[in-house]
Amino acid sequence: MNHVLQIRLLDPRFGAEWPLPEYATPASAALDLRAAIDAPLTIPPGQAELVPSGIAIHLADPGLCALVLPRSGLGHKHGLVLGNGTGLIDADYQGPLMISVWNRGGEAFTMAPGDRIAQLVVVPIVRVTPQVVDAFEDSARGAGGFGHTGLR
Ligand SMILES: O=c1ccn([C@H]2C[C@H](O)[C@@H](COP(=O)(O)OP(=O)(O)OP(=O)(O)O)O2)c(=O)[nH]1
Ligand SMILES: [Mg+2]
Repeated sequence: MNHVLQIRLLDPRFGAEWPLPEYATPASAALDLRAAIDAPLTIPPGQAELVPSGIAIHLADPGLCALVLPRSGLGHKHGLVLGNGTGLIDADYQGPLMISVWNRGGEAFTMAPGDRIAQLVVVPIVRVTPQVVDAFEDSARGAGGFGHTGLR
């Protein structure tokens, strides 16, 4: 599936010093997000910083949202994940796309301007109409959860 995504470049370095937001490979699921910062930024262990991505997006279609996810290498090797777990970008959001960068690792991490620090994946959404009921029709699982099917 391919959609057009409207992007505003809020940082003039896009298209000059940095490539326009793009997929790293032809079948990549996510666009890499860059740190649109003016100087190197060091995040001490345990700290989080709100880092501008330098872009704004407007998905417009209520059947879509975008998720900000960690990059695997940074998350696994350097403990650089997201302070909000996963960033959710609503289809009607038009403001600057921000990245909450959390250093959950044991050492300070320094990012340079333009570094690719997170990734953005656009996913389909099912919006629901809540309907209050007194009871549910029986299901195979019922209320069982949190490991009730066992380990093996
Ligand atoms: O990592 C993120 C997460 C969110 N947002 C923007 C887009 C999103 O549409 C908006 C609101 O996000 P969310 O609904 O998750 O936050 P909230 O705390 O509920 O804020 P609000 O009251 O504005 O909905 O903030 C970002 O730029 N980066
Ligand atoms: Mg909200």
